[in-house]
Amino acid sequence: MSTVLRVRDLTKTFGRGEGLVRAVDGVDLEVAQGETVAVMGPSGCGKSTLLYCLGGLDRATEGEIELAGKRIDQMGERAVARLRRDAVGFVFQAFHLMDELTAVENVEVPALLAGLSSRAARKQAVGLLDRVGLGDRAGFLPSALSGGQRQRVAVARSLISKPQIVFADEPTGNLDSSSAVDVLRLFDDLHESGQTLIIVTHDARIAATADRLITMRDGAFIDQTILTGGARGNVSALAGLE
Ligand SMILES: Nc1ncnc2c1ncn2[C@@H]1O[C@H](COP(=O)(O)OP(=O)(O)OP(=O)(O)O)[C@@H](O)[C@H]1O
Repeated sequence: MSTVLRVRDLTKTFGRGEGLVRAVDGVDLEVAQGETVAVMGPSGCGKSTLLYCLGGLDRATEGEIELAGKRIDQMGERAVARLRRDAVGFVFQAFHLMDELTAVENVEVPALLAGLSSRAARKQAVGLLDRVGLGDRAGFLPSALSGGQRQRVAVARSLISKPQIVFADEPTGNLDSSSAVDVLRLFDDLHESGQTLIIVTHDARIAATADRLITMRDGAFIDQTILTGGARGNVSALAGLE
């Protein structure tokens, strides 16, 4: 299987001198196309910083990152932005919807920007909203949606361009159980269609749906476990989530 993410000796520091923080400290990683990787670890161990660097949202201090076949550590800002647009999806808690657009209009924006016809974009956006349990809210403005509903709209939006690789940071963090299951089902669809998913979570039940679990501490990987026979493919059976 082809490798979609290859990382060598990635280090990200903040500050300097006495205040220097090694948020990510010499990490190596290879992720195959179609693989789902969960990253867990205590608060402050560097999970979000890792995700930001891998997805080209922040610059590494040292090390090599090859994302979708391109060395992003050697690329200029514009080229990285293009690669993000074409190959990467982000599911973060700090989602930003456009207040004046309805749910379905928000979801279709990336597809329209990518050149899809408005009819095709609408069809895909409606399908994704259905998938996250918001089919009946497509015409609502964000102000008329709950926090969890807005978050699910943002998830649908980040997946409409069918990114080759999706980075998710606590994607179910402030969702109620049944909304969380909707989002996980969507991730399951991604897995089925061969997309790659890197997911940071504090929830062991979500981590159990991955192919591989990485445990971080103090900026380093302290354990990597291949998960077999997990709950993947049967998300709705996740005990206690629904
Ligand atoms: N912009 C920044 N400036 C300075 N230090 C930072 C910055 N961003 C992160 N850090 C530090 O880097 C370390 C790793 O932070 P990070 O947010 O990656 O951890 P995390 O594992 O995602 O934590 P959590 O689970 O609480 O979200 C922390 O010590 C944090 O204080």
